[in-house]
Amino acid sequence: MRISVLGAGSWGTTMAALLSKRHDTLVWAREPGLAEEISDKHHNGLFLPGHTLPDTLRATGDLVEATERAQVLVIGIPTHAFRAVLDGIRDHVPPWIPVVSLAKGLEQGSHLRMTQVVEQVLPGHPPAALTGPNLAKEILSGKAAATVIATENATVAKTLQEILQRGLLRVYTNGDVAGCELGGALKNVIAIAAGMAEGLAVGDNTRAAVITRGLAELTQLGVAMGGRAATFAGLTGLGDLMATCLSQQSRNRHVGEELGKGRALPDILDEMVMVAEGVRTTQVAVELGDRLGLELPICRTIGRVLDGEMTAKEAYAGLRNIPAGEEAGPW
Ligand SMILES: NC(=O)C1=CN([C@@H]2O[C@H](COP(=O)(O)OP(=O)(O)OC[C@H]3O[C@@H](n4cnc5c(N)ncnc54)[C@H](O)[C@@H]3O)[C@@H](O)[C@H]2O)C=CC1
Ligand SMILES: O=C(CO)COP(=O)(O)O
Repeated sequence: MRISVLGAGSWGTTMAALLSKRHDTLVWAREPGLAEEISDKHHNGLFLPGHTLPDTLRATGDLVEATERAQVLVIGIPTHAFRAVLDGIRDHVPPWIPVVSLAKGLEQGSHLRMTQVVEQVLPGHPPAALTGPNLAKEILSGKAAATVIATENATVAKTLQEILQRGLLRVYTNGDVAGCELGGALKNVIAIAAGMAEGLAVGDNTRAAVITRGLAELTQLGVAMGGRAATFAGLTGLGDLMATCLSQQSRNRHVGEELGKGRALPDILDEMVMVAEGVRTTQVAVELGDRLGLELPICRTIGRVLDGEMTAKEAYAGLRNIPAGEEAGPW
């Protein structure tokens, strides 16, 4: 099987490395010199310093070359650039091949999920999302993980499951594409909140409360947008929420932790090479809450901190003032 992965960031490179052990895999790297570094030196010093990549993985700096050869196209581009990259390849994608999104976020402005962007830009190509508790560096280090391939067509799901499955990567299928993508996108907002708890040293009880009420909030919004409630209790919801909120490796949690220490968002983002999708997704979540008439207290509070309207300390003090009510979640 010829697989092309567009985007040689930490997750695109990791998936490409895994796939290259069983399939003829080519990864597209945008950064000058990175394709040569991956192909010849088996390193990606920019996004995965200290990790050795398999000799089987090849990279190119030519986007069209990577696209035209593919039998499966995997998109490892963050949401802010996802549509632009698809626009650039639309005339070169071989007919009918599946297009798998690795991205976790929602498009600003349109509020669309990435498989919906695929449907718009590349109609006729079965869209799928690979999502779950999958911190790239752990997977690249050979640690076991479970993930989900979400796509509506059961035959495509089975085929992609077979292609992606490896000994240490357990791939489940799920037909609730909206639920799976929304869980992956919205957990990043809650991870910023959980990171703030760490930075503020408010304690593990508070952190657990915010993560749990965060799950209720993302489930409420996700169900209002067409996801199934049960999906948010699975790998792509609760599972990914746990991985992202608890791991020192999470970029979103890192942003929250630094905000909790009192640092300014532009300074935090300036020193990061990698993307923290939750920063943009928070704004989309708040806009969706307005449109759907949902309270979403955690998302809105995080939005105010990111906008500089309040400090993380004020945010946590404010969350205490929200009336507690009955616990029953939206499920
Ligand atoms: N790193 C991880 O552990 C995981 C990441 N994800 C998701 O995968 C997506 C990609 O994340 P990472 O690989 O971690 O990001 P990264 O920050 O490591 O790499 C970003 C990639 O996107 C490319 N890119 C950035 N701006 C671009 C533009 N304007 N035009 C074209 N390409 C551009 C970069 O060249 C690079 O290849 C995100 O949506 C992230 O939430 C999902 C699961 C795990
Ligand atoms: O999605 C992820 C783990 O499943 C990666 O999270 P971060 O983008 O916060 O690093």
